Amino acid sequence: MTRTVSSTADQYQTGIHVRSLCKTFGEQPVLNELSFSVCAGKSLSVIGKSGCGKSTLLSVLAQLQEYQSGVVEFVTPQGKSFIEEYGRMPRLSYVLQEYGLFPWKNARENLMLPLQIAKMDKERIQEHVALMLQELDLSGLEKRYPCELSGGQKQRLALGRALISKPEIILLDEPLSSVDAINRENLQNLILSLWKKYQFTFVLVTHSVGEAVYLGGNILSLSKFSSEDVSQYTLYDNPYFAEENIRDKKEYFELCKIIHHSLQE
Ligand SMILES: Nc1ncnc2c1ncn2[C@@H]1O[C@H](COP(=O)(O)OP(=O)(O)OP(=O)(O)O)[C@@H](O)[C@H]1O
Repeated sequence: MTRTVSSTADQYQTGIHVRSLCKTFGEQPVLNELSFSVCAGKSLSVIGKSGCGKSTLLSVLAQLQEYQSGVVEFVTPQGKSFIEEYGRMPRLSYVLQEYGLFPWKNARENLMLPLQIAKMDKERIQEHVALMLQELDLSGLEKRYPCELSGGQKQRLALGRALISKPEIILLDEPLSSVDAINRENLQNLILSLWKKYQFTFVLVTHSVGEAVYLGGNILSLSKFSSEDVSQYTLYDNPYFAEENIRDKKEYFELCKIIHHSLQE
């Protein structure tokens, strides 16, 4: 039997606009004159060498870090300020590299937490949690603590916890880095199927060019800030987003090669 649980009534889509963003830690510039947009309901992959500022960018988008100059704004599909239009910040979830699960709470309790914080009534919480466990293929494991779950199961749980409050934006910081190749492919497909269902806007940090191309509507290739007068990033349109069975297409291979090349510079 397929059960449906309606999304919260005040859920809307939002895009992200970043213009001339500059962020330093003390004297050290990390992000310099970054400009890009993610349209409402679309995705962006961020790729780049270790230390170039990918996680810093996510934490700026999540409003967890201050920045020195530039603009970060959330916009409705009609191009209006989300905050002015709806009188609130977009709901945003952030999935950290190391899952960010609470070790003292079991799978069910980890999933319940965002809904308890949102003061949802108990019956609806049970419904949402049951549905999410089913979608994550974790039914039967709800009483297990994170240390009793495999890497892939923990990652699915972390994704579910990020999604259960129906955020408008999800920020994913290398969410699949610690799982094996088969689990990784399954999780990539899980992200896409949840995205198709819930239509959130997402930004994904990854070290894998193939993953960046599979999961990013656009791709931002970031390099370390250098004092020479060169741009720190390149943006690519990606016609191969969410396309399966393209790995032997010449054009796909060319795009991957170009991105690889940009990472070496
Ligand atoms: N809180 C902080 N205080 C000072 N410097 C920081 C802080 N956080 C990050 N940095 C520095 O900013 C730079 C960018 O770090 P960041 O974590 O964003 O890189 P990254 O691209 O995500 O790296 P990785 O791929 O290894 O996770 C690094 O040089 C890092 O040392």
